[in-house]
Amino acid sequence: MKIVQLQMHVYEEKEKNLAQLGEYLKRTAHEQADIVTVGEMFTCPYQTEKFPLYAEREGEKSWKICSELARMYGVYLCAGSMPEVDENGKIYNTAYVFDRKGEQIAKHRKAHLFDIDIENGQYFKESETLTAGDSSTVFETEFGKMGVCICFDLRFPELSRMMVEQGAKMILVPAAFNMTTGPAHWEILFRSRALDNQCFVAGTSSARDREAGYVAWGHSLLVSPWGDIIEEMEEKEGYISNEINLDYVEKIRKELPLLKARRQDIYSGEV
Ligand SMILES: NC(=O)CC(=O)C(=O)O
Repeated sequence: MKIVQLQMHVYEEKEKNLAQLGEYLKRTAHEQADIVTVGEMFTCPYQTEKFPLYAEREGEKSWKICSELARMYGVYLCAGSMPEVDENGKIYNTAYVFDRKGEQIAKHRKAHLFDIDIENGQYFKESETLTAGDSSTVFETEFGKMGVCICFDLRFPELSRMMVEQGAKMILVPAAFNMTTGPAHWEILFRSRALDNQCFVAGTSSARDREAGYVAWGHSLLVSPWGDIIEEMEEKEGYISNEINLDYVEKIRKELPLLKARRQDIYSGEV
């Protein structure tokens, strides 16, 4: 299967971000992607005070455009994430996944809110305006099952392990690390999750914009179940396209049977 990861610029205007997605899908149509992914909060500048202003209900305009684009281009579209508001006015960081017909087949609400305060580094407090989701998310494709989680979620190995236990052979991660945590943790985290779960992991970031309120690290990447980086971008906007075979997951799991060799009997005791 072919996966295309779009590392896009995030504009102030929501409409411009959605139009850009359409343009990228047109520009990459010759790649004949099966699955296309975009970054975290791709419709909205990554700033807590903006989330309520840009948030929409499921099924509204941004959702409709993404669904229509998935249908038009006949791809699975992991529509990064965008701010979602529910019927009670709560706001979530939400990734929708559409199938080739434009039907929504999954929805993940970021389960671990990104609240950090690093001395002389990045401060961010998603909990100022966001509510956390409370589930792991796996969906079916003709290539096998895939999971989706959002950025900070990847730091919690339990969530990836849950998706893998539910059958995921690849984990899609819309993300936006920053200039403090990106250089320190980005690659190592993606490689660790791929290695300890023996699955593909695809991290898709927004492009770096030094003028933005939050400066994203970029570096969208795809990691194999062996822990190799198949391809990694730099900070600029653009895309990467890679052909992968999810059967490779089974090969690695057979040769190095880590998941089978687990000692659940000794891990499950109370600490
Ligand atoms: N943006 C995030 O949710 C996470 C992040 O930048 C980090 O973990 O570092």
